[in-house]
Amino acid sequence: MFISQSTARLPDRVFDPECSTRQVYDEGAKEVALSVLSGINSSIFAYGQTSSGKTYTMLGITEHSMAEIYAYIDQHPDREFILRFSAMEIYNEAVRDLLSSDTTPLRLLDDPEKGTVVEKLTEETLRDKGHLLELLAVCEAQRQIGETALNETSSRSHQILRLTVESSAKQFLGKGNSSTLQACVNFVDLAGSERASQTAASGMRLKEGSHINKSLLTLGKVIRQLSGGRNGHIPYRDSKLTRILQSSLGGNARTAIICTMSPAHCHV
Ligand SMILES: Nc1ncnc2c1ncn2[C@@H]1O[C@H](COP(=O)(O)OP(=O)(O)OP(=O)(O)O)[C@@H](O)[C@H]1O
Repeated sequence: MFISQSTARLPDRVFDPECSTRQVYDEGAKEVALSVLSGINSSIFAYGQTSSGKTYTMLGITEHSMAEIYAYIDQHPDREFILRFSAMEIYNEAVRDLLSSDTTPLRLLDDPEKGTVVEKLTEETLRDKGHLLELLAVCEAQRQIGETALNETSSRSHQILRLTVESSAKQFLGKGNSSTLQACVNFVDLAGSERASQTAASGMRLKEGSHINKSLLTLGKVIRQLSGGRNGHIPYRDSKLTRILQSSLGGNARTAIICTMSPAHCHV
């Protein structure tokens, strides 16, 4: 497993197959995930071939992050925290709400203050850790339904789990003070990377292949441009994935990319 942290400026790391997800989290994702508590947006991606462990790793990273966010909240009784959770899937450049049984594709709107907004996306205010686990189960069930209908969508779609954390100092609550911090962390399970290269290599014009390509290629371009510190046009608007994640990729946002690698001969 290989981790690249573009904006945190920590060294890249390679983890061998014996490493636990906890170790990957501690050394590669923790700082990025917990920056949400300081009001800094962040994204953690899992990228790699189908069955190389993206979903497994992201689930562990999400659970470790949530446990530490709740531990932080317990240690800071002087602040009031509100946690909101939403989940979406991007398949063939169509965005679907994973907390709703309605499969109608959602539209993206440009809000002058908030940037790109996913219209009508369900956002649940979390009561506690147990509530989050219930919502993760709902997402998984919604993904399974899509999978039955569309055959193997999990390896062909991008999943974004988004946690928004808002906090205010209790002593200033209701006094119009600007001590409120708000940011979100995105846990992103990308479509299988070989889907893009295989479809591109064989010159297939399948809608699905070209859409996965478009999102993954655009993400690659955006990250390369941002991490190279180059000025100029950043093509966020070229895919739904990068439009939705724009505010968590650019500016002072922090990013970690976890590349899961399969030892299978065909992937060498
Ligand atoms: N680090 C690990 N330790 C133990 N089992 C693992 C690990 N990583 C993955 N697995 C197991 O390997 C299988 C494939 O993993 P996973 O579903 O996470 O792959 P994926 O890359 O998300 O695949 P897809 O692209 O199809 O969604 C699963 O059964 C998972 O439980």
